[in-house]
Amino acid sequence: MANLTRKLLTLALIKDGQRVLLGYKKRGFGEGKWNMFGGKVEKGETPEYAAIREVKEESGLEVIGGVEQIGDLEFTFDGEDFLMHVLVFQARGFSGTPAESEEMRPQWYQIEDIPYSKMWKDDEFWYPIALRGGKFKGKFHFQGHEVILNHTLEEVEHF
Ligand SMILES: CNc1ncnc2c1ncn2[C@@H]1O[C@H](COP(=O)(O)OP(=O)(O)OP(=O)(O)O)[C@@H](O)[C@H]1O
Repeated sequence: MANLTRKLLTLALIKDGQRVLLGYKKRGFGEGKWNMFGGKVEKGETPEYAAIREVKEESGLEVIGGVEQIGDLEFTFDGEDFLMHVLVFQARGFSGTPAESEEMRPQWYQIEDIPYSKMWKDDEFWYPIALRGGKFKGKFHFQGHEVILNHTLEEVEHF
């Protein structure tokens, strides 16, 4: 396989008791899907800083107490020459009220109502680990944006 261009991105879990905040992506990569908040790590930023910035930009919430890494995911797409390396974080706390942005429409979901059929297909594999407080590492190889050709996923103690 040719060398893949690696892109570093973030996702942030905002959990409040038995509910999680998801956003409906209005534009860009993953448009039309519900997802956690996140995006590209910009030059000079730490991934933690980028995660906190994206939560603020996309959901309107302020992260309080920083973020903790809970996941490490790699996504590749058949026939594409890039690899998306996504670091998943959990916000230790937050304040504010979710507000719609140009990119995302936030909405609280009870854990049992998470709309997996309208999300990236990998989500239903690793959300259950994340939602019970576990940490995980995984790789998912997609055909297009809807089919997973193969994947690996393991729970880990730390990164
Ligand atoms: C393939 N399976 C996947 N499963 C779950 N989540 C996935 C994902 N693949 C990408 N993601 C997330 O989708 C967002 C894209 O972000 P993306 O819009 O490209 O970045 P950013 O907000 O910087 O965009 P602009 O460049 O400002 O448009 C970013 O959170 C990234 O982690």
